[in-house]
Amino acid sequence: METLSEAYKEHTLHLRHIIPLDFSSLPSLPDSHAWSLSNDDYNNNTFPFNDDDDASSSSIPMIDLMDPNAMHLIGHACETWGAFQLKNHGIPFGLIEGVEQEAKNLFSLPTQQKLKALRSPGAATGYGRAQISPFFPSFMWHEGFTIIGSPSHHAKKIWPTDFQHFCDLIEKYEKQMKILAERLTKMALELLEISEEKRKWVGGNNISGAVQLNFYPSCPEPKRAMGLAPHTDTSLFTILHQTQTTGLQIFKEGKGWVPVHPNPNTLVVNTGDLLHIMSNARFRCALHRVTVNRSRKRYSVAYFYSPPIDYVLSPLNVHSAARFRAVTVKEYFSIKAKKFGEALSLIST
Ligand SMILES: C=C1C[C@]23C[C@@]1(O)CC[C@H]2[C@@]12CCC[C@@](C)(C(=O)O1)[C@H]2[C@@H]3C(=O)O
Ligand SMILES: O=C(O)CCC(=O)C(=O)O
Ligand SMILES: [Fe+2]
Repeated sequence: METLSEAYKEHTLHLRHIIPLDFSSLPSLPDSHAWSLSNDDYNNNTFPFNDDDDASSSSIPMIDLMDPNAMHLIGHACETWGAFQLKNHGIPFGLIEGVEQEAKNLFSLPTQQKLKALRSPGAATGYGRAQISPFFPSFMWHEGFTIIGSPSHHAKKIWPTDFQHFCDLIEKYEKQMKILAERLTKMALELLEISEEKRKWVGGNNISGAVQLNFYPSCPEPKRAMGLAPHTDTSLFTILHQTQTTGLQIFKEGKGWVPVHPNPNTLVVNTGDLLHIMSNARFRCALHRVTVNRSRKRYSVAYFYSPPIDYVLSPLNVHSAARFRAVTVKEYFSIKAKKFGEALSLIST
């Protein structure tokens, strides 16, 4: 079965954009990882001031999935923010805690052991920097581990005799996340009045899913560093578990970078480019980034949910002219991998 990995095959990254820095015991910020207002113009004069986050500023809506009105609240959140926090989501707390612990174990391994699972150039899965690294002038204060389908290939390289526990937990997590993503997708497609025919794939076995474990080490100069640079996700929906450490911010016109404060038992959901395309731009795709902290490490686990790789995305069933040409999921992922921020405009009509 073709997976998202196919879309990255013709997009070979240089090793410097794959191998992360060894962050352990760095007394100061290397120049290669320094971000300043002069070398980036995507910060809108609100460069990462994580320690000064204003807790009183409004943030993305909190939605209870048990609320009878959940579908409409989700629709409104997708239209206004492209993101919301979700409680009573049905994912067992123990499972989330287990995956968080696996991420902590993985990233605390010695560098040489993590490098055994290094992502290959032209591949999507394994250990390394974020795929978006080449599009920015400085490196990010981040390590990632990407999983598409079974994690066993890479897990066996790291833990030759002891990989089973990690694989079992991740596979359980993927299954549960898929179910939750399907619930959200059904609601979104209903709001968009997408035809039965075009909804048939939801609940099937060949959807495109990926899990990303993220690690943001503590940083000697957090105000000059960037955890994850501003980006929109390529997915339909991304479901994120973040540890109890601030860092995630969402960009909102008129407000700037708005922090998403961690809440226990709550997942963060954001809409990605694919839902933006499918909804003919009615639903936003949230621009977000991650800042880092001086003394606290931060971890997150993202689940990216997208239709099958050969599904044709076309803003049908809309009452206004289509703003995007029809593209397959695979084609769009491949455009995004090569052109990043220009991808949406490249398919605009
Ligand atoms: C499904 C995917 C989304 C992602 C690319 C990927 O194939 C696997 C890694 C994902 C990730 C995680 C960190 C941020 C991001 C922008 C990146 O560089 O890699 C996303 C990608 C994405 O949404 O395009
Ligand atoms: O770590 C976070 O809070 C966000 C991670 C993220 O944006 C991603 O994995 O795409
Ligand atoms: Fe993201």
